[in-house]
Amino acid sequence: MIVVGLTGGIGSGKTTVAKMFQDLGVPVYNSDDRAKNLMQKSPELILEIKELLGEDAYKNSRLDRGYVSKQVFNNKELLASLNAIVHPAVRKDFLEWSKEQSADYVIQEAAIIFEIGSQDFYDCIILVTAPKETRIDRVMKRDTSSTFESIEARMKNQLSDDKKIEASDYVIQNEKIEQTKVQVLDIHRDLLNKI
Ligand SMILES: CC(C)(COP(=O)(O)OP(=O)(O)OC[C@H]1O[C@@H](n2cnc3c(N)ncnc32)[C@H](O)[C@@H]1O)[C@@H](O)C(=O)NCCC(=O)NCCS
Ligand SMILES: Nc1ncnc2c1ncn2[C@@H]1O[C@H](COP(=O)(O)OP(=O)(O)OP(=O)(O)O)[C@@H](O)[C@H]1O
Repeated sequence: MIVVGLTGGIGSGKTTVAKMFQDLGVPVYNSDDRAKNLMQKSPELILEIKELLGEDAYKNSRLDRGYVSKQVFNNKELLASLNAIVHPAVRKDFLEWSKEQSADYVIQEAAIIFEIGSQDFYDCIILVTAPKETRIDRVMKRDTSSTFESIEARMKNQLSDDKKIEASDYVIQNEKIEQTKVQVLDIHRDLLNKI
């Protein structure tokens, strides 16, 4: 089974593209969602996160995403430490999930692949891109409580598209949705031909 990494900067359209692959029958693992699930349920992770960020990281036993975001996206060292706690747990969870799949290929959607140096884990990588202004605009429309500054703070912790394009096997330019669908279908056919 081929393991495909699907990545892209904030608001590029990773989840939108992932859904298109899902509609073609491809199993997709969403790392952002699974990570938050693990951060909510795993006693070991909860302990480590509280040690790193303090008791305030959880409010009424729920991960306080606003608090955590403010802490880590303005402090590269803290973010690296949080990544180092969460990433191994997500990797383990993904491997367990992938063993249950029987498709020709599976996709792991992950916002950070190159940023944490995990690119060699994948047989190939699909990058989703869109202009920076479009991405900010999309996130602000989707998450009405987000601000320009909070989105920029996340962007500053992500590699530039130029660097990621060089290191990716496929690049999807996600602007007009109909054109995105065509690119997804082309990649799907190409991947099936490789199997
Ligand atoms: C800080 C948290 C709680 C914020 O939660 P929130 O629901 O607001 O955002 P969500 O997780 O859905 O991520 C949305 C986007 O933020 C950006 N982002 C999230 N984590 C990171 C990160 N570690 N580095 C850079 N950008 C990130 C990505 O563009 C991502 O697609 C959460 O993102 C988190 O815990 N991140 C650190 C753990 C991690 O690396 N998760 C990614 C999966 S391995
Ligand atoms: N081609 C497109 N045209 C118009 N809107 C789009 C397009 N692609 C995605 N969107 C919208 O933009 C927003 C961001 O897309 P999506 O959630 O797929 O991005 P993401 O990369 O997964 O985001 P994040 O990094 O925040 O997790 C969503 O509201 C989505 O519906």
